[in-house]
Amino acid sequence: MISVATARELVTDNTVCLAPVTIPLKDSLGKALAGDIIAHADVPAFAQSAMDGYAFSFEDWHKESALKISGEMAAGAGEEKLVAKGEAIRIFTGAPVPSSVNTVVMQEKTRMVPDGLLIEDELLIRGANIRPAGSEIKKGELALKAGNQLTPAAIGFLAGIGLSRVTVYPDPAITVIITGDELQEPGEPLGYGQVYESNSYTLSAALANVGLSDVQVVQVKDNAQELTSAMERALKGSDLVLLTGGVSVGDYDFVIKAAADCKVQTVFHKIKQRPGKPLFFGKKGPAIIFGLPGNPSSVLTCFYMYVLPALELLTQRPLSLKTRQVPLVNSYTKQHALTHFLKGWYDGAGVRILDAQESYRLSSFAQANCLAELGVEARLYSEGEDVVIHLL
Ligand SMILES: Nc1nc2c(c(=O)[nH]1)N[C@H]1C(S)=C(S)[C@@H](COP(=O)(O)OP(=O)(O)OC[C@H]3O[C@@H](n4cnc5c(N)ncnc54)[C@H](O)[C@@H]3O)O[C@H]1N2
Ligand code: MOO
Repeated sequence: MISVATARELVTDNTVCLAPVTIPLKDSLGKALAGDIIAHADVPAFAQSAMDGYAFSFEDWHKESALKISGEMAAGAGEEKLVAKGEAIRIFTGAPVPSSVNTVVMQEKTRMVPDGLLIEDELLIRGANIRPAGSEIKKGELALKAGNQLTPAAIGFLAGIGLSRVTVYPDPAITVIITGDELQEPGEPLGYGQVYESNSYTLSAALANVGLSDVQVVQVKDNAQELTSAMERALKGSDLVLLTGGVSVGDYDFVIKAAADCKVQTVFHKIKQRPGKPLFFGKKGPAIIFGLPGNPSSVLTCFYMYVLPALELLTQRPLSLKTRQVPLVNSYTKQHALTHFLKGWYDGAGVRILDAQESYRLSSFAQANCLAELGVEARLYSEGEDVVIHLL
């Protein structure tokens, strides 16, 4: 069995980013840019009025004398107007500022008199209320760096500099294979020995939570042949395959055998941890595959601790849980020489280890806001002692 640290390293060393794709900008939310974006033109493309008001040449303005209004420029005006000496032009926000003027005054700071426009703005300076051409970004400048995640602001910014398509790391195609003869759909009556199938719900929700929806869920019986064909199909059509159950040593646990039959290269099987001790990780060609131990709490813990970091590498998005070192609010006796990931409640000061830590239960996970990581050593972890928590 390997340590948690080694397992983390092996996931990192064996996962590479997906091949970039060029997609419509409007479909790019949340994705990471696969290359630098360079502005191909000045933005704004012309000197632009920032206010509704009047444009004039600052040098021609004499405080006591009125300026004659000679025309108007609205946003979208397709033609430049010449403004003569001693004249002002009516102008609106977003309109191009003719090159014969250099200052805009807000209309609230002006007054109409019989011979024209009086400007009453003591603080007005040359160039006021004009957005110079290229003041957002100049042609040839770096707009966004490779790796930048496309937020609503980033998408708006790129549209504003004229882009309609971007090259990004795509969403991975994911197949979830649920194994187990005992599983029944929620909502249906339970027969003897049956349990409700919950792992596909947990995983679909955990994936949706990080914006991933290209997910196929397949359910197979505890049957070696059926599992092998499902795995083979999944490996062909997916970047990431997640299995739940069947990864331990029972007579009906076929994941390891199916992986071997599919010529999956085993990277590791079994980690010194609880929950999720029998976790399997392998790869075949560009696809990676996790065999998540079937217990519901093992599934979700392994998802957070190993699958999310793998997804981070595949997509180049910051998906891994954030960690923090905080003191324990209650003491905890750890009896096994395994790293423990314990459901906890972090109140901003310390972490309380919750009850119901068994891997078949999700009740405490459903209320937890973090997983506390307790080192491999079996001992009493005392109140006040610092531990690492992973924030959910
Ligand atoms: N002799 C040993 N037995 C077990 C060991 C061991 O080291 N030696 N390890 C135990 C540990 S730890 C774990 S974790 C489990 C992992 O077993 P599997 O991955 O083979 O999972 P299953 O046996 O198929 O299922 C375990 C448990 O989870 C329930 N389950 C499975 N799938 C679902 C689902 N989709 N939704 C809800 N519940 C599910 C299943 O009914 C079982 O109760 O092995 C231990 N055994
Ligand atoms: O390693 Mo298991 O997930 O504790 O029941």
